[in-house]
Amino acid sequence: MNSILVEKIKNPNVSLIDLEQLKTKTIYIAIFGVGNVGGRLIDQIHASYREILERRDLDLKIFAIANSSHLLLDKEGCSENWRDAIIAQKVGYTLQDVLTYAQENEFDNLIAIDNTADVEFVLNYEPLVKSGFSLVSSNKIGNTIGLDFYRNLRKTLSKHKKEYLYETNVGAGLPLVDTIKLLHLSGENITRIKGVFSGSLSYLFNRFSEGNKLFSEVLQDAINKGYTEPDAREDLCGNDVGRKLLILARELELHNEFSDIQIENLIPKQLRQGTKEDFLLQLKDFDVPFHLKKKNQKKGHVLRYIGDLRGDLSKNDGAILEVKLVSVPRNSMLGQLKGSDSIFEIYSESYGDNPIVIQGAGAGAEVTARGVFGDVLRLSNKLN
Ligand SMILES: NC(=O)C1=CN([C@@H]2O[C@H](COP(=O)(O)OP(=O)(O)OC[C@H]3O[C@@H](n4cnc5c(N)ncnc54)[C@H](OP(=O)(O)O)[C@@H]3O)[C@@H](O)[C@H]2O)C=CC1
Ligand SMILES: N[C@@H](CC=O)C(=O)O
Repeated sequence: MNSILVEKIKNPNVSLIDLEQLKTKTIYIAIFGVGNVGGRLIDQIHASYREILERRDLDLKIFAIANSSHLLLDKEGCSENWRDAIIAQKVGYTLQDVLTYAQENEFDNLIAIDNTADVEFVLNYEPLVKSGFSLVSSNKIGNTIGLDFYRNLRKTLSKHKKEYLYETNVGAGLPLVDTIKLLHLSGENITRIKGVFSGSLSYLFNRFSEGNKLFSEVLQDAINKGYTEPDAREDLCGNDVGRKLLILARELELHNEFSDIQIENLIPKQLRQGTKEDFLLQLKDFDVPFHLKKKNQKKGHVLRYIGDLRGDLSKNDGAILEVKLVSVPRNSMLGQLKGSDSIFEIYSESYGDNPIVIQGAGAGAEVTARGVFGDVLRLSNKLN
């Protein structure tokens, strides 16, 4: 119960109630990962803080900010100076430090946000939920490791009456996951989802197909713009698009594992091993093979890297998941894509041959952070 109310019940004659404060709901947020997306998210929350407080009576307090080595805690909410403040913290922390801090300060309305790309970090989801946190994630790993993890997490969420939102897992800030979820829940039979799922590879092939720039130059540009995964090989080997396909398949309650996806890996064999740093020094190895792929197309065609979920989607194990490079007419829907736009064509029984099309920026820190922020607000509205 609100502490002011408790005080009022104990001392009914004392006028303690601040009506403004009673109206306000405080949300306690812990943000893990402060790179491109996480950093922008914190800035966006700070920029909108006052307006959200005044117009929606929500007090968004970021009480914890963490990267892989430093943790910043502040029960009043970390300030706009957080970038300097976090590096001034001692190196090394554990998740328990965050859980203990939240517990000792009796925070409720807790949200933990995973803006890492870390495989290990998702192991924190269960302990977070058991300690009262709802989850928001731009990290796709939690939804794309084994089905056992996927199902157990949902059981734990349901047992503890917590939620997990991850709209940015597919299509960055585009309203894709929620649309698919609602169509499916309402009984609409989705028969195929196809398109350019990767914002970074969209940017890469849109620019490479049109201009005279070398593949390696455009790739470096996409990396510099923050469109790629922290390790760009995750995009180029097809894993990132594969994960997005799998996330959508699982929204349709299909029982697929990552190993079911047929993926065309775009990375030349000699660049597949070694460190990320080695890889970044050898981007020129992409130039000849991709020059040939571009040159050997039919006239008026362009390259696009697509994801395709099709088959008998009414059966748990009936789906075909495919990720591949294709050459399409420049004047087709896929061929006309610009910038870092993704495009998703959603085919279903009611919509027949005219799919629902969702298109827009599919990568970038600004739009992704905005999508994560949207999930935070959605959750905040549901919390007490
Ligand atoms: N960029 C985009 O357009 C989109 C990105 N996403 C997803 O957003 C996520 C973040 O991407 P992006 O911001 O570009 O990545 P960055 O590499 O810029 O940032 C990653 C952050 O995660 C931190 N981190 C890594 N491991 C841990 C850990 N175990 N605990 C706490 N923090 C950790 C890193 O800290 P440190 O610096 O100490 O290593 C860094 O602050 C990814 O999962 C990506 O797939 C989703 C949609 C679009
Ligand atoms: N690397 C991803 C970023 C968002 O998920 C992409 O290129 O789409």
